[in-house]
Amino acid sequence: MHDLLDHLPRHDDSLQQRDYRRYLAQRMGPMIHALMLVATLVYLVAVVASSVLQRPMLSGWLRALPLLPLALVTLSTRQARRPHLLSALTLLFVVLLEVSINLNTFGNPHRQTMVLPGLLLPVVSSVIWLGRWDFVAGMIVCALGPLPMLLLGNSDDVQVVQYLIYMAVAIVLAAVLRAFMARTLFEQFRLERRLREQANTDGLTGLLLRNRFLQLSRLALADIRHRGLPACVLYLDADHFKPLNDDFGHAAGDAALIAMAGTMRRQMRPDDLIGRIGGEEFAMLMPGLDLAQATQRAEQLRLAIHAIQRPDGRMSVSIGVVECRPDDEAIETLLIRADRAMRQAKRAGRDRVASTVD
Ligand SMILES: Nc1nc2c(ncn2[C@@H]2O[C@H](COP(=O)(O)OP(=O)(O)OP(=O)(O)O)[C@@H](O)[C@H]2O)c(=O)[nH]1
Repeated sequence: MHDLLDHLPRHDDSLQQRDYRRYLAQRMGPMIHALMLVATLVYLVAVVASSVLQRPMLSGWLRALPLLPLALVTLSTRQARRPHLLSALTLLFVVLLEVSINLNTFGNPHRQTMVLPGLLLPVVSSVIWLGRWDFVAGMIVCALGPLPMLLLGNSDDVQVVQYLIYMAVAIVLAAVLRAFMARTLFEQFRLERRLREQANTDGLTGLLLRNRFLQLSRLALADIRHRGLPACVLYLDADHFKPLNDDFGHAAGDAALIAMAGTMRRQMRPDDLIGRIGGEEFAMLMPGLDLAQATQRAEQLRLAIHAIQRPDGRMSVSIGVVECRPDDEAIETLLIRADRAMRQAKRAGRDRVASTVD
């Protein structure tokens, strides 16, 4: 058991936890909706069957009343993808279901036999709880659900003790099932994430690949415009890189690229995006900075890269900086302008920053 707990999702990384809950909600949402649909239909059949077979004390209409909220929650769950909303709707559904079962068995002399669904619910529902808090809340609701039938019925002490034992066993089983499910799903989540990262990042430098950079930049630019912030794009190209490869081999060139990427990563702010656009060409999207601020940061970056030692001397880079236009300028156009500014820096003698305002 200790080994199992060691592999359960750790909650020290809140970002990872949030992503994991969102991942779970996406995968479990359709199943939770389907289970609610089945439970609502089963309740409908139970209402009809008990009306025909048992002549209960409460009228059929009154016992059918919970079908409306049950159906409404089921419908809302179909649209819900946010983890907290999904958990809240699931809890609400279980509460409604427990109330409905109690209502349906009211006045039935054999109502204690209807305790069974309440005993099975914890085990059956163990897989649908996304987090710990909703699992614990769900188990409490499941455990308390059948109590009214027992306490208001003609159950004796032995039956109540039996119920307590059954319920305790059912909840322990549910906890074990959920722990194993959580471990399997978390491993799958991590594996999928790793594969996605591998598909999106450059194997040599660990920076974003061109397409992923463009994709994330589009989203970032939409957000920047929505918030009315400035943004700049930097285009970086290592200087005299061919002689390094030709004279010292590709391994030396690779090492210089890795060092350059490391420096860029250390210089970046949390909201910046860096991509490897081509062989020794990189791009940076800097949200929130105007041209003057971005040019200053580009200069700092150039100096930091200058500190990298190549076998043939210091590393140098030419950088082009452009500011995003207030219209809906696409990232592709920004890159073309930044590339043009970078070429200007090359023509002016390399190892410098060039910015354009056009
Ligand atoms: N080692 C290594 N070299 C690469 C990689 N990708 C591209 N290159 C090399 O980078 C060099 C790019 O050279 P150019 O941009 O044409 O010229 P340059 O010598 O950098 O000259 P300027 O850019 O004008 O200063 C070529 O020799 C490519 O083979 C890579 O992943 N690893």
